[in-house]
Amino acid sequence: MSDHILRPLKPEELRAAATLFRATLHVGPFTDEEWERTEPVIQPDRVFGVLEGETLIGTARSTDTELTVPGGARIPLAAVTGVGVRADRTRRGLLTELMRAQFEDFRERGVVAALLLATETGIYERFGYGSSTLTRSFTVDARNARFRPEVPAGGELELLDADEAAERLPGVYASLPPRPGAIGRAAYWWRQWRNDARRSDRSVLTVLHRGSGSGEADGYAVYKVDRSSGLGTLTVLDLRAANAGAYAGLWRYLLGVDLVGEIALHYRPADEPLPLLFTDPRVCVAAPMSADETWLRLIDVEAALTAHRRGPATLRLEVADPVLEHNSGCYEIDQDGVRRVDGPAQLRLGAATLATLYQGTWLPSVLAGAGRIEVLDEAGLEAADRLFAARHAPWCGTFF
Ligand SMILES: CC(=O)SCCNC(=O)CCNC(=O)[C@H](O)C(C)(C)COP(=O)(O)OP(=O)(O)OC[C@H]1O[C@@H](n2cnc3c(N)ncnc32)[C@H](O)[C@@H]1OP(=O)(O)O
Repeated sequence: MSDHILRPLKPEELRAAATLFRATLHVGPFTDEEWERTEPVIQPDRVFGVLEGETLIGTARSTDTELTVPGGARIPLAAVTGVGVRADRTRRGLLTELMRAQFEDFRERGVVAALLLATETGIYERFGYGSSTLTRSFTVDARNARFRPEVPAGGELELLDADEAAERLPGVYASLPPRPGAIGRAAYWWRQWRNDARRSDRSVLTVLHRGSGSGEADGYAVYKVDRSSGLGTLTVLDLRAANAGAYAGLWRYLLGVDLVGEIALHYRPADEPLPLLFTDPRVCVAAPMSADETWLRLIDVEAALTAHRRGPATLRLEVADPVLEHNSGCYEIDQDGVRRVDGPAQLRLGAATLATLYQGTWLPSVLAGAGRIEVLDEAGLEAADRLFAARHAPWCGTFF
């Protein structure tokens, strides 16, 4: 390709990078007012650019955060976004260079994994990202939903506007019990949240739940209601609950909101327990599962496997990772830890497939059934199922 350089961008170049990214998504440039709001949501030292002379032709950025992995440990994570190459410079290897530069930077800084939401599913697997979590959408018939008698009553509720919510939700979110697939929401993310909530043409409301015993905030729902006439649709934008009381209390509130005929919720976990609250589970209609939510890249396979909950099983797993060669090799995994060994391997797989099974969305035996894992010893597949089976469907639920 023609002369170009790839380097971290300076603070004064961030607007050009964010503008280029928008253009690759067919969105026009920022007004000054929009940029004033957008600049604080970008972590300035995590933006790469490709320049031809003075002109930016490609970019990718990330935010430092954490990923909760099965077992509850949190690993250092780069949340990757803002990836774009100018339309007249695509398919010349610029994304490939940007991905490699990011990986090198992540590795140097001890980042264990990278995560992204893909615009198209065909882009990232070649770089070792694997589809890692799934989501589902639901619709609830608000007029006919009746709670089962054993569903908890819930605690106290408090309605917050966008500014109050932006102050209080970060603490509540951070205090929630660990859920595999969840990411930390950095200050940058909450600034974007406040921008979006304020800009929304419908008023975005937040209801906070407090446990009846402790009085501590233990859950919240963020929602908006669209109603032109008659009964409207309440859309749940975010809902998190630390326990069954908070979950039920929030749903009792949402189903009690006046002038609402239907409740819609999107990008929810595959094991959302909502239908289980109702005497007639058919009042809650689930849409088909999404093909993907997040894509995961294990930058340091040994550290990632070590952080993962390990059950009473022993497995020797051979990983092939041509993009990040330091990960290639055979790992012995058991309750005591993870070691590099010479073999013989029981299972063989690529880095993207390892990322796909890592959080537990798919069992190794299911991936093997699809030809994604080479089985050299059947006992290894049983051990892998025991090691990687998930208690909860992993779920991110955070748009970034
Ligand atoms: C996390 C996020 O930010 S998601 C947002 C991603 N950005 C967008 O969707 C914006 C619009 N698209 C773009 O800006 C660009 O087309 C990009 C960033 C997707 C790809 O950039 P390019 O510089 O063209 O990619 P590059 O030339 O390095 O391609 C590498 C390989 O990926 C393939 N590839 C690139 N884009 C796509 C795609 N959209 N679908 C399938 N394959 C693709 C190329 O064909 C190439 O394959 P090869 O190695 O077999 O030859």
